[in-house]
Amino acid sequence: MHEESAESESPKGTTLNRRLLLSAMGAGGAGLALGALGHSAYASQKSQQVPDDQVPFYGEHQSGIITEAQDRMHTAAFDVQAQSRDELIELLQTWTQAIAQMMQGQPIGTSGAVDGSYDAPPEDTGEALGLPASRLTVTVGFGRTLFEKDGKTRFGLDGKLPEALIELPHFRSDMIEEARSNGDIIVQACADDPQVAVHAIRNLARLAFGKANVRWSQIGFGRTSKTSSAQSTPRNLFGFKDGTDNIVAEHTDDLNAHVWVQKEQTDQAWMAGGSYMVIRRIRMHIETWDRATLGEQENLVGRLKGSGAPLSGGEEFTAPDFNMAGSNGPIIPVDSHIAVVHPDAHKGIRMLRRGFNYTDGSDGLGRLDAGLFFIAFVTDARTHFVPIQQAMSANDAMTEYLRNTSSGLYAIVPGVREGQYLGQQLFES
Ligand SMILES: C=CC1=C(C)c2cc3[nH]c(cc4nc(cc5[nH]c(cc1n2)c(C)c5CCC(=O)O)C(CCC(=O)O)=C4C)c(C)c3C=C
Ligand SMILES: [Fe+2]
Repeated sequence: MHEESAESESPKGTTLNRRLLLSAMGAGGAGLALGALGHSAYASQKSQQVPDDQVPFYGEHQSGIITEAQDRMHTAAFDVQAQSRDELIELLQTWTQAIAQMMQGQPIGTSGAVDGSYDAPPEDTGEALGLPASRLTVTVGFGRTLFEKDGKTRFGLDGKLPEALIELPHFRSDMIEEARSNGDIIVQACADDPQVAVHAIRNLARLAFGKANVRWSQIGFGRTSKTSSAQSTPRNLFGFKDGTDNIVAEHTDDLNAHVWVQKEQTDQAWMAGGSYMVIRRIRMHIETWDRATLGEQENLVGRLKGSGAPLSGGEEFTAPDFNMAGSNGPIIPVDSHIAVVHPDAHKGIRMLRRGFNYTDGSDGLGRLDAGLFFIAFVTDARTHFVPIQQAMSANDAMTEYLRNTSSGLYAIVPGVREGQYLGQQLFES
């Protein structure tokens, strides 16, 4: 809860005095390392039950991956201007502190938005005052360019670049805009309230002033996946259910096989417990799509538009039968989206999709700039994304209605324990 008073009610009913908590964090506020920032206050908070509107920050994995997909997203990629390793670490420590506060529904810093000096800019920008934590999650990862740029290693990270953190190749039909692709650091904020997600990115960008700049950012307004069996399947802007056959939080074996990087699987021990995040901003030519008949649309996807059931029959969660004959070849066309990307066509490879619908105004020709901000978390994009995207670009009839406009791959660092900062495993390995 963002409180306008200094008192906030803990879930167990004990009153946390925010002024005491903030003063325990020291005069340097959010800019200091966590070690100096009142661990005991956070330790006691963590041992309390987390309210329904909060997602725990600390853990083996970062939040925002298997967290039940929220409906609102603001993602930003940053390029680091800081020259020294210490400055970069300080930024990550500052961010860690601020993220932990915001995920608890607290304003950032020691004096928040309204409790500081009348003669200084407030530490927190204030637009989330009075709003609940709204299940905010903030997920942080590193792009390849954090490790090396223009042929030079950066921040003393020689030998730390994971083999799997490749530059994604060009795919047929890509029209990638470099200015909204890649970046040194990715920060994804998801929440139930758009203002809470935007507040998180804005305040992290502000804390980064002088050390890192926003390279690009994207707002998403509606989830296009489900990440728990309890969630309903949402719809994408083609009007189809999206996320039916996704990996969900309850699928522990699939998560270990396809999402979480395993110790024995990586050349970089610091990535164990992390994941790789693929981002593709995919513009959808919705005006053209809207002129396709229902039958054409269903043949392009391979599923019924209403129920989401495969064209081979059954209901939404019935497994598709790609061998069932139709009047003219298989009833699920071989060039339909699900026939091309299904795990059966890719040695059983799966991914955890966690994308969002977006609209960014119109393009001046009367067409909406709208689409899918595709996000997938995988153990290795070389095996879990590139071949599937290649197959899609080459064989998927739906791609005629799509244009890939941005692309990025990021190493999502493992989760942190209290007292640690995001990315510490990398800098201390
Ligand atoms: C390279 C990976 C994928 C991209 C890029 C992608 C883009 C994309 N997808 C849809 C719509 C749907 N996708 C669906 C399923 C689905 N998509 C992928 C992969 C990519 N999609 C996978 C692996 C799957 C699961 C396939 C399966 O196991 O059957 C569906 C069906 C419903 C579902 O299972 O989620 C739809 C609809 C769009 C519109 C799009 C680009 C804009
Ligand atoms: Fe898809």
